[in-house]
Amino acid sequence: MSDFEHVFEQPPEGAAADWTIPQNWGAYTEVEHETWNTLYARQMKILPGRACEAYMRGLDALDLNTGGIPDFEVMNPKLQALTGWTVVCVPGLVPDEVFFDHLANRRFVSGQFIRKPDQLDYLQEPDIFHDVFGHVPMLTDPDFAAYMEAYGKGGQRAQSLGMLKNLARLYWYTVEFGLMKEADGLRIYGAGIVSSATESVFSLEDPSPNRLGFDLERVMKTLYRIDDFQQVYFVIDGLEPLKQATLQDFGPLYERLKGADDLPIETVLPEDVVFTHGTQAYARKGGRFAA
Ligand SMILES: C[C@H](O)[C@H](O)[C@H]1CNc2nc(N)[nH]c(=O)c2N1
Ligand SMILES: N[C@@H](Cc1ccccc1)C(=O)O
Ligand SMILES: [Fe+2]
Repeated sequence: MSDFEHVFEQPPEGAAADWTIPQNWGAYTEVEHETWNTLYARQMKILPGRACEAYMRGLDALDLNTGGIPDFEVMNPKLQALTGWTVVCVPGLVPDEVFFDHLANRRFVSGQFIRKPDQLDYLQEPDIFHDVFGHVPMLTDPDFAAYMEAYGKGGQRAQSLGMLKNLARLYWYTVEFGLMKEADGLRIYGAGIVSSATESVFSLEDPSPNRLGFDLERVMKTLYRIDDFQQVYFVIDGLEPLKQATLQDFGPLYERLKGADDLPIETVLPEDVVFTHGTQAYARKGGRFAA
């Protein structure tokens, strides 16, 4: 059994064989639309000057602020025209192979539900605000769009080789919690950060976490936490360099990783490019559970 409410082992009642369900946009309540509006307005006070240029451009191109939860029938044609991606609804977390199959076909899966008004700040499961506001703007960028498709194909391969644990770390430290170096400084592109009011500030400005240059093999060895702010963020030089770094055949890399130890979250190696050597004060105080 899982602790999550929206996790299933087979497509639940009403879901198609590929696990998708209709968005049923007309059924969202006023309160649910208001939740989207509140979260959107809050992030717009925080993200200019913090989110990367590609994200801000994508958000603008998709016009996700027309009042309430976006209707996929309106959003998808715009996204598809830009990069060929579409967004489909699923009932919750889907099995890895289902997730990868959608990505490999340029379909991003989104939760259909939105968080309750008393969960505005923290939620463990991905809802439609995280999935759409967090992920979809980046999918308008051609390099990121290609990277995500390649990740889906790479996921299928990693699964067959028993290397998913390592590949999942790449997803975590890029797609979910990635930072990018731009001309004016560090910027956010990770969906887990950009959809969180508190982590948007913490990830860039707090002295606690390490901020290290992205290195593919290093990232794939690094443990991560799912229950609190990250203790390390990895900084890419841009989306094109990220795509280039992951084009290579991961076969030899996987062979090396099989014999390698995992790296604890706080580790800073002599060869790391260090943007911030964090104090780790936040984590040591007990993080979000601190008194
Ligand atoms: C690494 C792994 O593929 C990842 O955890 C997947 C699993 N299933 C998912 N299912 C949904 N709906 N959304 C997700 O982000 C994921 N992530
Ligand atoms: N190049 C990787 C696939 C991949 C691409 C991009 C991101 C993640 C994985 C492989 O050979 O397996
Ligand atoms: Fe996500």
